[in-house]
Amino acid sequence: MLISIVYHSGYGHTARQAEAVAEGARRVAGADVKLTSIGDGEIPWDTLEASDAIIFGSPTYNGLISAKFKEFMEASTKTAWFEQKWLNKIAAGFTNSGAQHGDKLNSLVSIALFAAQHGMTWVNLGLMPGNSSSTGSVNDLNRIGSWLGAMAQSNNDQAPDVTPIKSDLDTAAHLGQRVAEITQRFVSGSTQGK
Ligand SMILES: Cc1cc2nc3c(=O)[nH]c(=O)nc-3n(C[C@H](O)[C@H](O)[C@H](O)COP(=O)(O)O)c2cc1C
Repeated sequence: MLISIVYHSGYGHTARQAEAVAEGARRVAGADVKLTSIGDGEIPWDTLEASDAIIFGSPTYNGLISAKFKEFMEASTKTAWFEQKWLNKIAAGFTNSGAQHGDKLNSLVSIALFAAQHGMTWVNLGLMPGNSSSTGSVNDLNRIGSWLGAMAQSNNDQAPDVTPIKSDLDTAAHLGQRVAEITQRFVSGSTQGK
């Protein structure tokens, strides 16, 4: 089972989140996980076509996905969308921003729509919101309280080795593991077709 993670990170914070997603996916036996950083060389379109799942990640810039991630989306129109090469593959998404909220839901919605346009099968985060009761804290899994995908928040004045915090990285790892587990079911259950 091949799981690709395609992400952009201008300053390294979303890259930490992407690595955590990969770490979570690798917990599942049989998962071959490939990380692609947009902007570091050519996009491996053949690897994406061969993947059973693609997890997309972008920082939130100006309340939406980054321009580099949008460039990737547009490039995929010719290389994958036109022939529906990603039809029925599993998809999921993650995003990271400087503000606690930062309008980052808009980034996940854009990624989910993009996956839908490719005919992909969206996997959500599958976690109850953390930090939402009197006994909650920022150390809770899903402390930001997303359903659509994994969210992280990185303090604007700190380097990626410090921020996003562990609970956000654990939330990202949860998404990676969940995608790998669902992909495994999907792949082993399929008998024909894409
Ligand atoms: C051009 C630009 C626009 C940004 N816009 C937002 C925003 O709309 N909301 C927000 O919360 N943070 C915003 N930020 C902060 C980034 O989301 C934050 O620094 C994030 O950790 C960057 O991830 P990266 O290191 O992977 O690039 C912006 C940063 C940049 C550079």
